Amino acid sequence: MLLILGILFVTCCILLWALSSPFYWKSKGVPYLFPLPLFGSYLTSFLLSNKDFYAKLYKNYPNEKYFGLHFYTRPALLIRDPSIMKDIFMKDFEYFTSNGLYSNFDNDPFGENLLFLHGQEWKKLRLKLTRQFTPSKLRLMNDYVENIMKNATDFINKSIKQNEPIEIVKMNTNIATDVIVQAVYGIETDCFEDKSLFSSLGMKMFSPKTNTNMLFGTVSPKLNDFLKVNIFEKDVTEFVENVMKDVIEYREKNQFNKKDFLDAMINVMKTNENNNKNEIYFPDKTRVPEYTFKTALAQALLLISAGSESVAMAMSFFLYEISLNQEIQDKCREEIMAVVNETGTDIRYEDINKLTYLDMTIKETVRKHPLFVILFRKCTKRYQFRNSNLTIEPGTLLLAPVRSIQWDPNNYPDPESFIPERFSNENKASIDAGAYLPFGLGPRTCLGKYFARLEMLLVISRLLRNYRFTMSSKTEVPVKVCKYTRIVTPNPGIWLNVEPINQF
Ligand code: HEM
Repeated sequence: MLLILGILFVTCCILLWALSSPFYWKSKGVPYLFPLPLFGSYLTSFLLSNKDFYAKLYKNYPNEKYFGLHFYTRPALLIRDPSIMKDIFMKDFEYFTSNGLYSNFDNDPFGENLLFLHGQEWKKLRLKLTRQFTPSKLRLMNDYVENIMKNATDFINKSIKQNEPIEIVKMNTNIATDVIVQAVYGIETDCFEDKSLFSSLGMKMFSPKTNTNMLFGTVSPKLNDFLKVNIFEKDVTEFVENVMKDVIEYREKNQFNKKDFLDAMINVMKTNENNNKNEIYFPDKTRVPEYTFKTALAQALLLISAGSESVAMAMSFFLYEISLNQEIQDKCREEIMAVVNETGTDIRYEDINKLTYLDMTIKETVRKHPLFVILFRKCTKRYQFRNSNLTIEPGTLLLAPVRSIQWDPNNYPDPESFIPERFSNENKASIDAGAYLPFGLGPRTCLGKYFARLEMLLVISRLLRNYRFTMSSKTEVPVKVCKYTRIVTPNPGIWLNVEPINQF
């Protein structure tokens, strides 16, 4: 019996291997890593963190602009050359409107979110959501941050009294979650409260299980459909859904609205221009959206997940780096205090362009610690590479190894060092746009990047105005990160000493 099972298993593996076009890259004359059955080039990915795995992959074929591999069972091309990166992400975007992410929108309440759409369906929704990130909407951040930083300050002062280092990843997650919940739902939450139902939301959304579920959708959309995989755990989706229903009901009963994202989505639902048309598909075969409650829920889930952990991790790496580099911290603080002394208030939206050094330091933080180690694009139309005979077929995945590119000495001399001056006016021209990808690139670039930048400038300027951050006996250098999350997440955390300065 065991023998029969063994033979069956080996036969299945060989069959799957044969179906995965193992000689795809050979037939195209592209240097490539020979794929294993089922795992393709990814067998060692289970032993290493994402960042170490891709760093190792990147080192293959160091003199090539790209090389072929197998993303499990699918042929994929890893791009090393910044100028090809720009072709794919920007100039020839129409061939790569998908990022390969997928979850079935009939089964999964998260499936219809912007990140998982492509083609005309994506374009239409992206345009509607972009309107939520105009300067007049971003200005609301002044109020969000002011309220939320009161709770954060109370928390920090309490911890200082107890003479304990502060675990800043959790602290920043609380701040970022409170900000995004307020921007999406218009409700004030306090994640520093022990009983807050929102405080662990972001972490749950980016759990290792979410990562595995997303992997399923990218490797095999059909298997995802068959197994009816949902990206988030049921309790996460239900929680966000219930909050949303309650807020909508309250607003309808009390005839009131706020200028938040939820209000905008309610308007999109009410004024849906597709309601009376019979079109089901756009000419590129993507679906004409119906903009129902389900569409709004999927976007709320996306914004909350995208807007909490990412900003929290970026702020944590920032505080970690300036604790290691005290002279950079002093310089940031001097710049902040010059603006505060001039205006007599905390930094506001209107002041952020005066914080050039702080801005450069944030840019260097996400250069050295990009939160997404890898980005994908999926070829949606047969594509011929510029100045080359290479063509690829629809369905082929393109991999942008963000971290490796941002750590490549050919793109950034002395890449391990933390040097904000790389982004000064004099130096920034030497940075190739195709080699700076913390927020992605081109029409699909991060929708919330100005929101994130503003939030970080307002939060960090308040923190540095009032506190000095230093290494503690518990700070690990270098930071250890979780192996199994999609966003680079310090694990178990980052503990820093925090001392008050001048305000009390
Ligand atoms: C430091 C913080 C952040 C980082 C590093 C970051 C990074 C990214 C990256 C790398 C992408 C993929 C881009 C691509 O494929 O080219 C992305 C997409 C996206 N991000 Fe962010 N993000 C951050 C904060 C935010 C915030 C605060 C929001 C919302 C308020 C947000 C909303 C989105 C959305 C909606 C997309 C999908 C865009 C699309 O597919 O059209 N992000 N982000």
